[in-house]
Amino acid sequence: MSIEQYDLTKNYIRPLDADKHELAIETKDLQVFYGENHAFHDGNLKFERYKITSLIGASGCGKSTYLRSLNRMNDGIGRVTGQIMYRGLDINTKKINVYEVRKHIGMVFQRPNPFSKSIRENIIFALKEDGQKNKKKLDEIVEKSLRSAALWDEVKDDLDKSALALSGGQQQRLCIARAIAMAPDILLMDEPCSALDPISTLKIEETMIELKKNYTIIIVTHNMQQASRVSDYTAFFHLGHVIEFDKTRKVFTNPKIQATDDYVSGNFG
Ligand SMILES: Nc1ncnc2c1ncn2[C@@H]1O[C@H](COP(=O)(O)OP(=O)(O)OP(=O)(O)O)[C@@H](O)[C@H]1O
Repeated sequence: MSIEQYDLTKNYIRPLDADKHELAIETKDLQVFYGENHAFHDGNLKFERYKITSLIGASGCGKSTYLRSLNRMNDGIGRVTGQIMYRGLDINTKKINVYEVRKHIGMVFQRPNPFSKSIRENIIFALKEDGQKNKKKLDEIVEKSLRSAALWDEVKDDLDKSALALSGGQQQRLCIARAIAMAPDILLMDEPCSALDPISTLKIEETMIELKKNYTIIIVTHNMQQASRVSDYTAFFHLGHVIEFDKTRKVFTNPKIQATDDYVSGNFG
């Protein structure tokens, strides 16, 4: 089997022998500044392929800041220094095509944000902008993406209906499908269930567990049960630092740092 290596500076694809042990993404000395505010200090983190990693910690400790840096969503908002290594390239450099980065490292936001278009158009809009015109291919992508996001069975007869008519949980799964349609290999999720009821939340969690067969997922969550249910690894953020990063079971049952223990067991604040 081979995976494809994309040269994000140019947009052409060159094949690479698959190496399952290759990291999905790694940050080295990543720091983020918003003006004078040094919001994130020391991001030396490694994310394994096909795993789910939760970023947890109290409000304002830098989780979203870190997450958004990974696909350059902080460009123009904050100053990000250090390296973001993705498929052998440092993608935190000026020569990198940010649009290409975001195709490979997709994002799902806190609130479902479908476009005011049909379900089908939500999935194919960016692909068409990207030059994909083949209707058969687009139809295939619509079905495949919706199936991957566990939404196909619920919407297959309503693809031309407005996405805004879907429930919040369905809208969020549509946003996941929209991200998947671009064929990323990493999905960043910033509190994707915070606006959803418990049943929709469980559905998204089941979807994530299915998705990790093919994608690497990094999720910010305030929901400790969610982090322990879905993630393989957990990073604990504290005052702009990552002070513990380990297997989820270890972080939740036997953390090394007292502040982590206090946070995961609810003894803080
Ligand atoms: N767009 C921005 N402009 C200026 N400062 C920002 C911006 N976004 C975040 N910050 C600041 O960066 C710090 C980290 O915020 P961030 O949103 O990353 O934390 P968080 O851990 O994700 O919080 P929460 O859990 O509440 O979402 C805070 O001091 C915040 O005020």
